[in-house]
Amino acid sequence: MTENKNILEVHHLKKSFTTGKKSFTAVEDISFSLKTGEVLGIVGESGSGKSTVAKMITHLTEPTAGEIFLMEKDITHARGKNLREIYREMQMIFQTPAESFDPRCTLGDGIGESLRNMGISKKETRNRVEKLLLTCGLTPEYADRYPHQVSGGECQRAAIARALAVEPRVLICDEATSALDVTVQKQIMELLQKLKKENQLSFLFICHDLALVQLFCDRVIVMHDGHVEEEGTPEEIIEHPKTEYTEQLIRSVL
Ligand SMILES: Nc1ncnc2c1ncn2[C@@H]1O[C@H](COP(=O)(O)OP(=O)(O)OP(=O)(O)O)[C@@H](O)[C@H]1O
Repeated sequence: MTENKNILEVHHLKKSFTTGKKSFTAVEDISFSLKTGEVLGIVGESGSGKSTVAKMITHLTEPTAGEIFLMEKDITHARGKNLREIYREMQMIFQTPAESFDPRCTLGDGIGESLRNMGISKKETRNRVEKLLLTCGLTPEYADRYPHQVSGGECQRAAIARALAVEPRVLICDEATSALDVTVQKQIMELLQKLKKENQLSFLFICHDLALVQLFCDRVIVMHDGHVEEEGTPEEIIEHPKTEYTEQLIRSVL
């Protein structure tokens, strides 16, 4: 695949939620593309619809309208076997890493789950789990620990190892470092940067921290009330915001 090809595209995504008799549109009309090897940031104030976009792309919530293309294939309504194939190409890292693991299973079981499901032997799965742990800065003995026996930062490293197990092309990070303290946040960002370089991964990076966005992202989308307010490089967005909303957003966090 060439560098500049779009690996992920969303066209006119919309999501309305109905609670009781009321309907609320969280995402009005979002279109963007993610290129191979690119880090695309999504910023915006709380409630602007960032997580809802991530959940639609990863099929955790169904879009009300619009289309999602992964490697030029329309995956909007993928189900069953097709969905499992999509999860081999695209993985998600959440804000609270413990959510990625079953509290009754070891981290090793969680990291190796998709490998076992792919028919890989127990022994080979264990080997790969240990390698993934090392890649993510944890020793192999972490495979035998339960989620409650590790720190938040260690659990997030294990969650990254779990996401990497299937060798995905796209990682969707939804506030993946927000719950961690600054030092651990820095370590996780360094890990993500290393993985990006070594594995040609593409990232959708949802984050409210503009300093991290500036450091890590090639391009940024600013979301406001369910639509794209503006799009540009981190420098363009931070140094020369085009709209008053973006200007205020930057002023409020810098
Ligand atoms: N399942 C749901 N049912 C009803 N409303 C929802 C649901 N999920 C999200 N919303 C609403 O949709 C809007 C967008 O939520 P979303 O989580 O996408 O925002 P966000 O930009 O990710 O916010 P934050 O930065 O605080 O995580 C919010 O007003 C939220 O209350």
